This record gives sequence, structure tokens and C-alpha cells, in this order.
Amino acid sequence: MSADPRVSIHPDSSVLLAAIAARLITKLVDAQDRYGEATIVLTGGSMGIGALKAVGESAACRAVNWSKVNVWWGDERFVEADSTDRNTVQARAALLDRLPLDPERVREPGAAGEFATSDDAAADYARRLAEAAAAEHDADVSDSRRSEPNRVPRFDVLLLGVGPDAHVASLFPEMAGIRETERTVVGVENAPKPPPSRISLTLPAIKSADEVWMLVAGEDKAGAVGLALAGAGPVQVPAAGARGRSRTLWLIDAAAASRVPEELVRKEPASA
Ligand SMILES: O=C1O[C@H](COP(=O)(O)O)[C@@H](O)[C@H](O)[C@H]1O
Repeated sequence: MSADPRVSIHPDSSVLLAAIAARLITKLVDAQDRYGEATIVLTGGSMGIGALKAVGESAACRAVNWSKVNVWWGDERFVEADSTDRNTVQARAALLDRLPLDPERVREPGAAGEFATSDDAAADYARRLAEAAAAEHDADVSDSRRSEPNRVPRFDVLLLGVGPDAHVASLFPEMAGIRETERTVVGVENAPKPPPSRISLTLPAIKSADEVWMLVAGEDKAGAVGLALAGAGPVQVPAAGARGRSRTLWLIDAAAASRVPEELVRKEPASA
């Protein structure tokens, strides 16, 4: 089961980032109230990293118990561990290094140098996801899926940026990764956006998240956003396939919204 998309449009990217930060903090606090911990899947790119900076700038940042937040990534560039091309390195610089996170709860995908190929790093990441899922279900002896390899833990909120070509995470149009139906993580080679080697969650893994939030700003994304929300196929328009189980929320600015079907638009009040 997956939730139909809802769209929230903000006047510009700075209002959008502040709104994303406010929603994210609230989401994490709510998940901690419910489960005692919260699990977030981060994304890279302009909006993913901008959102993290905005969380750090919010006075409410300290409302979250960061020691009880589990952090995963939706995709990673398969380069050396200290490369500033890595989404994890950028996320640390933007926010994570200043938070009192529990290092054991921060699960970075593997890097070149640690693994020979992007496929090897992807398999390792999938294994760690499956272990985390199994640990969540250890107490539930009646759960027959406890030891399945293609599992992921509960994702409370999974963030995705969207490229001008409508890619999400590192799932690019017409490439093998977007067609994957079994594995939770794939290695990606020859990505059209550099760097060419990557690892990515697949659509089945993304769609297991409770909430999926699409973070998009800029006129250059308007075509991709319009196609995704008009019901294009995910192989051609990967963003169209990303849905959460209970919520699919498009958080976008006015420039990215110019081709969104009118019936999907819910306008947020402009800031004073
Ligand atoms: O390469 C990537 O691109 C997407 C979108 O990035 P943006 O800068 O166009 O917002 C990003 O979400 C993904 O994590 C990243 O690896």
C-alpha cells in the first residue's frame, strides 16, 4: 500500500528549507514519542544538504533527542571515504558533526577503497539494513520474515531530492537500478550525473518508508516535478515511483511547481 502524493508549495527555496526543517524536527520528535527512537533516511544534493543546514539553524533543533536517531542514506557516491563528493561527508559538514548522535546509529554506505566495486558496497549496505530489520523484530518470534535478506528497518521519514532528469537517490531514468524489484540496494555504474559510480536504495526499499518527502526547488526541476505528479511511469521518471506507505509529500518551491497539475496543489501562506 502507498500514499498518493500531496504537494506543498512555498514561495522560494529559503522559505521551503525553513519549512522542511520545521517539519523534520516535528516528525523526529513525534517518532521518538511513539517508538522511543526515530529513523531518518537522508539524501544528498542541494535540497538534502540545505535541509540539514536549516535544521541546524532552527532553535527547535535541540527538541530532538539526537542520541536516539538512526541515520541511513538513500544513496551515496562510490568514491573515497573522505571525498567531498560523498553525500555523507557533505551531511557531516552541514549538520551531523555538530549533533550528539550515537555513532552506532549512523550507518554510512561503504566507500571506494573499502570495497572493490559499487556492487560489493551495495551488498554490504543491504546486509546491514537486513540486520537492523532483524534486530527490530528479534522480540517478535512470530514474525516469519525475521531472517529474510531483502528487508529494511522501519524508516520513519525518507528524504529525496529530484534531479532535472527526474532521478531520485541514484536511480536514473531507464537504467537497471530503477527496474530492480527484489534487492533493497544496488550498485550503479555509468550514472549520467557525476560521479558515475554510486550505490542506491531501490524503489522497493524506498516504498517501505512510512513517509517519503520529495524536496525540490528551482525552475530547472519543473518539468520533472510536473511529469512525476502527472502519473508518468517510474522507469522513465523515477520520481513518479517514490511513495511512502502512509504519506508522500512533495515539498517544493513556486519555481519547481509551475507544471504541477492544479488539483494537486495546496498553497502554503506566504511568510510575512
Ligand atoms: O546526485 C544526487 O542528486 C540528487 C538530486 O540532487 P540535486 O542537487 O539536484 O537536488 C540527490 O538527491 C542525490 O542524493 C544525489 O546523490
